[in-house]
Amino acid sequence: MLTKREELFGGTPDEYLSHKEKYENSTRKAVILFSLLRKIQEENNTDLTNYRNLLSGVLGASISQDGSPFGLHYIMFMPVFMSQADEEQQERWLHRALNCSIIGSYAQTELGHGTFIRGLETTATYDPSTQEFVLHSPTLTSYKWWPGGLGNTANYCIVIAQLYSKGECHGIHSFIVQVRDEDTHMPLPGIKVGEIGVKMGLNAVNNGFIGFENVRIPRTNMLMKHAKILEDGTYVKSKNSKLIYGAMVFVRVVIVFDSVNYLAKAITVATRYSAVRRQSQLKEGEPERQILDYVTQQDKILTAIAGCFAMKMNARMLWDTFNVINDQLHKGNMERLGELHALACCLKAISTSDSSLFTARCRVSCGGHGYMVSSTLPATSALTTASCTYEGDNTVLLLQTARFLLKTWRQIDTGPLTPTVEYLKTVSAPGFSYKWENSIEGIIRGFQIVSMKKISSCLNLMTAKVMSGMSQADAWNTISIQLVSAGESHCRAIVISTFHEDMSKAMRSMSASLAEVMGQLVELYAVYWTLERLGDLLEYTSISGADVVKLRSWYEELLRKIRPNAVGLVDAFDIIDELLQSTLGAYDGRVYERLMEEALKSPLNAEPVNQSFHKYLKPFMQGKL
Ligand SMILES: CCCCCCCCC/C=C/C(=O)SCCNC(=O)CCNC(=O)[C@H](O)C(C)(C)COP(=O)(O)OP(=O)(O)OC[C@H]1O[C@@H](n2cnc3c(N)ncnc32)[C@H](O)[C@@H]1OP(=O)(O)O
Ligand SMILES: Cc1cc2nc3c(=O)[nH]c(=O)nc-3n(C[C@H](O)[C@H](O)[C@H](O)COP(=O)(O)OP(=O)(O)OC[C@H]3O[C@@H](n4cnc5c(N)ncnc54)[C@H](O)[C@@H]3O)c2cc1C
Repeated sequence: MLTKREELFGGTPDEYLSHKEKYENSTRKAVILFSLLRKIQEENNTDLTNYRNLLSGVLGASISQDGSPFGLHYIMFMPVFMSQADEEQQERWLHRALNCSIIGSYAQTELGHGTFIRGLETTATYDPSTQEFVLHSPTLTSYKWWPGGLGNTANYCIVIAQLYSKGECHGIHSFIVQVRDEDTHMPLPGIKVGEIGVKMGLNAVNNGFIGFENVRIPRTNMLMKHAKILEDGTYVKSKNSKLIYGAMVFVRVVIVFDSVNYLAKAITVATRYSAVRRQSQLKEGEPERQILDYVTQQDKILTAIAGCFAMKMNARMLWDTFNVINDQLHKGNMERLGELHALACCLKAISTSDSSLFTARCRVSCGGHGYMVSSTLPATSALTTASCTYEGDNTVLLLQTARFLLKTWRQIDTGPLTPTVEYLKTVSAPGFSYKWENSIEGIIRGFQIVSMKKISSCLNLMTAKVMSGMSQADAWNTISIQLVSAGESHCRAIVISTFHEDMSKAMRSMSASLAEVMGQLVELYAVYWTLERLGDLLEYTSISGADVVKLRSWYEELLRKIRPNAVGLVDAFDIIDELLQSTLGAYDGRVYERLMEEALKSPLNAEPVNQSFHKYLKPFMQGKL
C-alpha cells in the first residue's frame, strides 16, 4: 500500500510521460493534494485573509513543477467570486467551490486580446423576455484562450464579456457559466471547449479555449456585487468601474509571493550544487575548489539570495497594503485604489522579471547538469518567464504604474501624498539638498531622486510634445521606454527601502550573528542594484567615479562575508526534497548518484538495444536505405 507521499511523488517521472499522460497524472496528484487542502479548509473558516495562506499552501506545495489543473480554481475562480459575487450568489456557489464539488476557471483572455481588456469581443446580451443573458463568441479571435484548467478539468468558469442591455454596451463584466455537465462532464450545448496544446512549461495547468454559440444563462449568473442588471434590463452602475479589475490586483499580489517561492527553489538548487561541485584548481597543485569559492559564481548566486529575501519582505508589505486598502474599498473609500493598482503592477512586474533573471542565472551557474530536467532548473525557468506575461504583461503593468506616477506628479503641490509616493515630495522640496554617499541610506535616497527626476522629465517631455502639436497618445507612445524606466526606478526605490526598513525592524529581535548576516544581505542587494543602475545614478545624482570604485570593493567584500553562510541561508527556506524535485539540490548532496538514478529511469535505458537500430540504423549503415 503506497503512502500518500509515495502516491504524490512516486511513479514515472513526468518528463517521460506523454502530454496526455502528464495531464492525467497531474489530475491524479491534484486530487490527492486538494483533498488534504479541503480538510484544512473544513477546519478553518476560509475568507480572503486566511485565504491567501491557503493559497500559498496551494502554490508553495504545487507538487508538479508543471503547475496544477486545479491552480486557477484557487488562484482566480474563488478570489473573483469572493470579490465580485453578491451575497445570494456567494450563498449559492461559494461553498461548492470551496469544497471543490465544482471546479472553476477564469476566462478573460481571448485569442485576439490579452492586454487590452476593453477590446474583448465575447458578448453577453440581456434578454428581458426570458431574464437571461445570451453569451456569444462572434469571431474566432473572440474565443477565450489560456484559462487554466479549462481544457478538460473545470465544469464552471467565470467569463469576462461585453455586457449589452437595451441595445447599449456597458463594457466588460463577469459572469459565472457552467461549461460541462456535472455528472457526465460533457460540454453543455452551444459550448466548444478544449485544450490549447503543449506550452514552454506549466504543461499540467491544462490551459484551454472556449467558444459560445448563443449560450443562455440566467440573469443571476452575472456577478452583481458591484454593477447590476435588473429584471427589466436596467443597468445599475458600479460605484467604480475599476472594481471589476479587483481580482487582477489580488492575483498580482499573490504572484509576488509566488515569484519568491520559485526563486527560492532555484537558488536552493544552485547554492547547494555550488557547494558540492568541485571544478578547477585555484592554485596549482591544490585540490579542485568548490565552485562557490569563485567570486563570479558568488556574483550569480548570492545576489539572487539577497533578491529573494528582499522580495519576500516586499511581498509582505504589498499584502499588508492590499488588506488596508481593500478594507477601505469595502467601506466605499476608493481614494487609494489607484495607488494600490500602481504598486501591485510594478511589484508584480519587478518581482517576476527579477525572479526570471536570477532563475536563468542559477540555471547557467550549474553548467551542463543545470540543463537537465532532473535538476528542476529548466522547468523553474519556464515557470518564471511565464509569470512575466500572465496576470498582465510586465511592460504594460509598468506603464500603468508610470500613468499613476505622472498623475501624482501633476498634483504634487495640491496636498499630502499617499505613503508609497510621499518620498517624491521629500526629494523635490525646495531647499532639499543631497550629496551622494556610499551608505544604505545614501543609496535609497539616490534611487528616490532618480525616480523623481525620471517622472518629472517624462512629464516635461509629454508636455513639450503635446505643445508642439503631437497628440497625448502619440506623445505617450513616443516616450514609453522612459515611462517604463520611471516605473521600474520607482519600484526599485520602494523595494530597497522596504527591505532595509523591515529587515532593520526584524533584526532587533535576532541574535547578533544572524542580524549581521541579514544586514549583509540588505547591503548586498542595495550595492548590487546601484552597480546595475550606474547610468541613472551618474545622470541624476552626484555619484562620482571614486564612489564607484569604493562601491565595487564594498560589493566584493560583501560576497566574501556572505559566502560561508550561503548554504545555511537557502536551507532556511526549508524546501523538502519532494517539493524541490532536484537531482542537484537534494539535501543529502548526493548529486552524481541522483543524476545516474534519474538517468536510468529513462525508457531508453529499459533495453540495451533500441528497436530503431534494427529498423533504421542497421540498414542505413549497411547502405540498404
Ligand atoms: C501553480 C501555478 C501558479 C501560477 C500562478 C498564477 C497563474 C496565473 C493565471 C493567469 C491568469 C491571467 O492571466 S488572467 C488575465 C490577466 N490579464 C490582465 O492582467 C490584463 C492586463 N490588462 C489590464 O489590466 C488593462 O487592459 C490595462 C492594461 C490596465 C488597461 O486597462 P484600461 O484600458 O481599462 O485602463 P487605462 O485606460 O489604462 O486606465 C484607466 C484607469 O483604470 C485604472 N485601472 C486599470 N486597471 C486597474 C486595476 N486592475 N485596478 C484598479 N484600477 C485600474 C487605471 O489606473 C486608470 O485610472 P486613472 O489613471 O485614474 O484613469
Ligand atoms: C502560463 C499562462 C497562463 C495564463 N492563464 C490565464 C488564465 O487563466 N486566464 C486568462 O484569462 N488569461 C490567462 N493567460 C493570458 C495572459 O493573461 C495574457 O497572455 C497576458 O495578459 C498578455 O496578453 P497577450 O498574451 O495578449 O499579450 P499582448 O498584450 O498581445 O502582448 C504582446 C506584446 O505587446 C505589448 N503590448 C501590448 N499592449 C501594449 C501597450 N498598450 N503598450 C505597450 N506595449 C503593449 C506587450 O508589452 C508585449 O510585448 C495566461 C497566460 C500564460 C502565459
